[in-house]
Amino acid sequence: MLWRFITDFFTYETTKSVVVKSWSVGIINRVVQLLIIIYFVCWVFLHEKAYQVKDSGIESSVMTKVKGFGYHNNRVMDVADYVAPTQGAAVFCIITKLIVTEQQFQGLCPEVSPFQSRIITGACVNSSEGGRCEMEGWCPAENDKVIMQPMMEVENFTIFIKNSIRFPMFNVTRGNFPSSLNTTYIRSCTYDPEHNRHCPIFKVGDVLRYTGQNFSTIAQTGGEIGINIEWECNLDESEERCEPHYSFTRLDAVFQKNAISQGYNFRFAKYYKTENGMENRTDFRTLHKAYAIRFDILVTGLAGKFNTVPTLINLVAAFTSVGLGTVLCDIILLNFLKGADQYKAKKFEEVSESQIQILLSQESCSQLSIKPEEKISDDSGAVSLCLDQQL
Ligand SMILES: Nc1ncnc2c1ncn2[C@@H]1O[C@H](COP(=O)(O)OP(=O)(O)OP(=O)(O)O)[C@@H](O)[C@H]1O
Repeated sequence: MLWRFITDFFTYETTKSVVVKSWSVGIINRVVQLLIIIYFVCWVFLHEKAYQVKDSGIESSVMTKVKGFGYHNNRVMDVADYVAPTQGAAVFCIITKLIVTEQQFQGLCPEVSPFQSRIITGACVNSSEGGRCEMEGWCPAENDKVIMQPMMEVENFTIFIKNSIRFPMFNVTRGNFPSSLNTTYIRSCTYDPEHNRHCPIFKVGDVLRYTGQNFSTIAQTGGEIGINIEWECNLDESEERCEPHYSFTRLDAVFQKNAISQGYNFRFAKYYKTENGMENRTDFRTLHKAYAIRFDILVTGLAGKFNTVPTLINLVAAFTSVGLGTVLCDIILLNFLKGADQYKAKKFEEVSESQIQILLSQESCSQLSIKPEEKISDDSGAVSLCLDQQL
């Protein structure tokens, strides 16, 4: 028993092939194999670089700074007036239009817009616009229906973007502009995808133009612009060639055709105290409703470097896939070609149950002293064979 197991174990099985000498199937087979090889070489290996190990877990830090002066409501506005928040984060707003309600005190007054969320006292009062509900809160109430010209100079403002990234898998660190850039150049350059792609200073008007937006419309209503910094790095080449690519989109484009909320705005207030005596000083505030262009700097990255593991896996996949041509050829050969039945007969050897039973009983051949390779027929006509080795 043990000996039989050992001899069974140390055997080698190989598939029996049928060689079909047909021009048509032969050509189809070779063409399919060629297409599979071209697909793996050109697309999988050269285009998709399947021989590389990839790292998309990019670590990134973004710093921004805006510069420029503008006029709004007869006042000169500088960066501290129109950028929020002021820290220079990856998400920041440039205010284009402000509706200012000055000297608001806590008290009772007529509401201006019935849609604003106020605490209504239930009383009716006369106002310059006629009868109104009385409200309790910061008075006078804000009137955001006033026509206000946006600050048109925003178009010429510049945004400085400083982005450093790291691919942790390869420990590669890069910055979005070369260390060789000097102050004179950085102060005078503006980004241009063709002539000045290393310049980290972006003109607001240019950014809006790249997204296909009209400046006067977005300045009126506000909006959200995405600046995408994409790092696609082939680290088999020099690290110096690992450079950012910028693309620009309007992120809130889907809402532009809406009847409501077409742009972007927010409110903030500056709080003061009156001067009447040290003890009973009263709080008052200036409320601002700000329409702003909100910029989101989004950083994405993918780095790849040669590695033996993906190379071997994809090579094996490629060689295995070359064999797929036979599946298609078999379908044609066994169904659509002249003499398909004969091919079928050659390819599939049919064995009936009775034959199997006879073959399974061959162990007893030796006991019955039937010679190896000797053919015996039974009553049903099935021909069986005594093999010289056990099944
Ligand atoms: N939005 C911008 N437009 C044009 N140049 C800018 C802008 N932001 C910064 N810079 C210039 O880029 C360089 C680097 O800016 P950084 O903020 O690191 O230095 P800084 O000397 O503190 O800048 P600042 O001129 O604001 O004092 C500086 O020369 C700065 O003037």
